[in-house]
Amino acid sequence: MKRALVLFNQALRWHDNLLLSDQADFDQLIAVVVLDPAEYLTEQYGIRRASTQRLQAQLKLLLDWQQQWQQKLQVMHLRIGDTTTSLQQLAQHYQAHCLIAAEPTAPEQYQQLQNTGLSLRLYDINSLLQHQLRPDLASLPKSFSAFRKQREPDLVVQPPQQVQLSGQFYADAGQALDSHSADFISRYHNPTAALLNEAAALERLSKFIWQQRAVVHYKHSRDALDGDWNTSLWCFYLANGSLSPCYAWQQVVDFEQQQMANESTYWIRFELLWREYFRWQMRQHGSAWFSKNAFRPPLDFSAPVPDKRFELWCKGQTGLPFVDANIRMLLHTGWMSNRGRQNVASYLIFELQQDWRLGAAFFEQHLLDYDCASNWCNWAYIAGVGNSGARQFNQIKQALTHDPHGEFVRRWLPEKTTAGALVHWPEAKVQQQEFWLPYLKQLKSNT
Ligand SMILES: Cc1cc2nc3c(=O)[nH]c(=O)nc-3n(C[C@H](O)[C@H](O)[C@H](O)COP(=O)(O)OP(=O)(O)OC[C@H]3O[C@@H](n4cnc5c(N)ncnc54)[C@H](O)[C@@H]3O)c2cc1C
Repeated sequence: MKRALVLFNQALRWHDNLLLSDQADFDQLIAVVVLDPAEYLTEQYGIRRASTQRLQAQLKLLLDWQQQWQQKLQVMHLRIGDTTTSLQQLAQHYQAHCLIAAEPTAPEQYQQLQNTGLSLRLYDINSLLQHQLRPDLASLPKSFSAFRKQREPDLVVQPPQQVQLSGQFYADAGQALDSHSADFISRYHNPTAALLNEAAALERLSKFIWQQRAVVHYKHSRDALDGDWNTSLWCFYLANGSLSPCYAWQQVVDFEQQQMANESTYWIRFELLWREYFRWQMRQHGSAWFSKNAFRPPLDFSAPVPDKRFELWCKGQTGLPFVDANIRMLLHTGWMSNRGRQNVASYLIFELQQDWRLGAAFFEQHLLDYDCASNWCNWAYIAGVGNSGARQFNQIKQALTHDPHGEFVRRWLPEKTTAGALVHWPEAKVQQQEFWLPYLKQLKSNT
């Protein structure tokens, strides 16, 4: 009997998922998902890798996925433990020699699969550029613009695959949950945690494109700091693999063909290309991204040393209201807008003079849409340590542009009661930057 394990991590969906398909060279397939506590409960640079909120959301998602399999009278093994060991144990139990999985971008996850010693069959189901569109890593353009210009002219994204659940899936039901996993679940399962599953993903996608037609104004609303329909919020589902990027892309193209195409419908695909660019950048340079200057030699993996200013930034207590409000929103909701992320990152790196990797680790902890490539490469991009020059933002100018009446700041910092834009005025403890001065003047004259 020839058996293979099929790992569904970051492949928690029934649409466009090649992992569900028949594998001609195997008799039986064993479905499994693993939650590795080391990816959540350990620390990097003294910062826990995941907040309880993120851990609980992931656990809830995996339990929901397991339940969906049960409803189809199928067994999905859920293992809580070291990824490599859990897969090795299961492979030994079923005498399986092959592991089928979604191709990861995070070097750590790739290593975990390799360390199993099983023969790997990886499907890149979470990239737009799959199969024949797969770029050659050695000749990958350095900048996003060059990458986009090279890819866009012939970019016909692979249409989503209609895959039937293979009849080869099998498992001995008694093996579905071990006692260690059961203990962990009873400790961390929170029924009120966010459920970021495929049903929620497809509903959000459909509403954003078809019902609300928010895709039509996306280019003009995407810089908003919050709001229900200003951005897609597909990030959660793309990050955990409950939404296929090819499917999302295709839905936008369908809308363009059936209803209307404008700069906004183009722009959301443009942003999906940013995600794509970072995925391939991460694969090209691997763990070198975690060095102080990213992959620029000499590599330096020594841990960054934070000071008090980092601690205050993490709590949303820097004294700069625009930064603090964005951080408080992240702590509360597990999400921050792209504009907010750019500003708080720039402030931490350039004004507070902290190592960019501390900020990346803090975002990893809190973002419910945490994605290794999108997070670490965006941080490096702002710090100017990857392929790019530094990108410093003027927080007061940005506050005036994106929160002109101070409503966002007052929403997240209820202790700030100053009316209008003057709420953006930095507290006395904040060192005022030369390049803020014209905008501070503007703040005063607005009142
Ligand atoms: C410092 C920093 C850290 C970030 N960390 C993450 C992260 O961990 N996970 C993550 O998914 N995104 C990350 N981003 C990118 C971006 O901020 C989020 O994808 C976006 O805010 C998510 O909201 P949305 O889905 O409504 O985005 P939308 O504006 O609706 O965009 C649609 C999709 O395009 C992709 N996208 C948009 N902007 C970017 C970008 N700059 N880089 C890569 N992909 C993009 C995302 O998949 C997003 O879901 C980060 C950006 C910065 C500046």
